[in-house]
Amino acid sequence: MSFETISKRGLVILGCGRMGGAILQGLLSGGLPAHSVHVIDPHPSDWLKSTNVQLNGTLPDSPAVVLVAVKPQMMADALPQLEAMAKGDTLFLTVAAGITMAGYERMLGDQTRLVRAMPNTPAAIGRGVTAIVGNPNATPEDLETADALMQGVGQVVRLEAEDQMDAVIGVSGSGPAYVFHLIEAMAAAGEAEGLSADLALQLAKATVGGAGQLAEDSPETPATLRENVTSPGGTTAAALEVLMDPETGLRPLMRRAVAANIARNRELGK
Ligand SMILES: NC(=O)C1=CN([C@@H]2O[C@H](COP(=O)(O)OP(=O)(O)OC[C@H]3O[C@@H](n4cnc5c(N)ncnc54)[C@H](O)[C@@H]3O)[C@@H](O)[C@H]2O)C=CC1
Ligand SMILES: O=C(O)[C@@H]1CCC=N1
Repeated sequence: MSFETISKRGLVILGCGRMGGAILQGLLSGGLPAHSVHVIDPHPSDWLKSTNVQLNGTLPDSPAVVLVAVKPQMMADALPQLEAMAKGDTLFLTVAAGITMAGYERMLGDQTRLVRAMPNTPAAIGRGVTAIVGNPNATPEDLETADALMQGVGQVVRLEAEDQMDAVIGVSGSGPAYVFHLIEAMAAAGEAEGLSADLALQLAKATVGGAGQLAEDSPETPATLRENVTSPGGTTAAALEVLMDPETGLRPLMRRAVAANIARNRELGK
């Protein structure tokens, strides 16, 4: 399905907060005409009001795509109003955590053409990474459409099975929050060692941003890049001894954090 078909038949966005807004921004700057977008959101942001999208108005009967971007807790209230569209020729593309294909099929009917997508907030600057997977009703063309829409905000990867989605949410969907916390923790350590708050934050942000870019761009593995910083017997080695402790280091801590994420995701799906 081309952008032309989407602009002709319309795109409905259910919930246009941080994530829906980031995706919409990517699509509008990619050339999707604003008048072809219909947003349902009881609390539209000022930015959303400043676009020329159709806000809380009449919806097309059979839009090309419905993008679902409400919180999982709102889903049961918000989604059933669109049930008729799921009986027709509309693709449902959802970015919500927690809710499984089976959950959507219970709300919309088991004929629904559905793609689950898990983006992350660097989408707001076109640097997101989104994993997608379709239900058995989703055609290869539907997956192409979802892929093309989500490429508006960064890279897209395809999953082999829905059960990989939990780990994706645990790693990349929520992952930016872990990285932001790493920035906070590095800055706090710098401050505790006598740097001003501003300087410590500038150093931490630039280090995480630069190292992230280097890890993405370099042909070397992260392990080699780490070793390149580490002189034998030097200062980095002393810090890594703490961070790489098999019992108390970052690896077991991250393992626990991702497991907690997945457990919560499964609770939300109930
Ligand atoms: N923020 C993130 O990092 C990511 C979020 N997601 C998923 O995106 C979805 C949205 O999350 P955010 O954008 O962060 O939340 P948000 O709170 O920024 O946006 C949700 C929007 O839904 C609107 N809304 C509330 N009730 C509604 C209703 N009955 N009908 C229509 N709209 C309604 C709210 O006014 C708000 O604008 C969630 O399901 C979340 O799991 C997925 C990946 C990453
Ligand atoms: O915290 C959440 O539930 C959502 C899902 C991925 C990122 N934020």
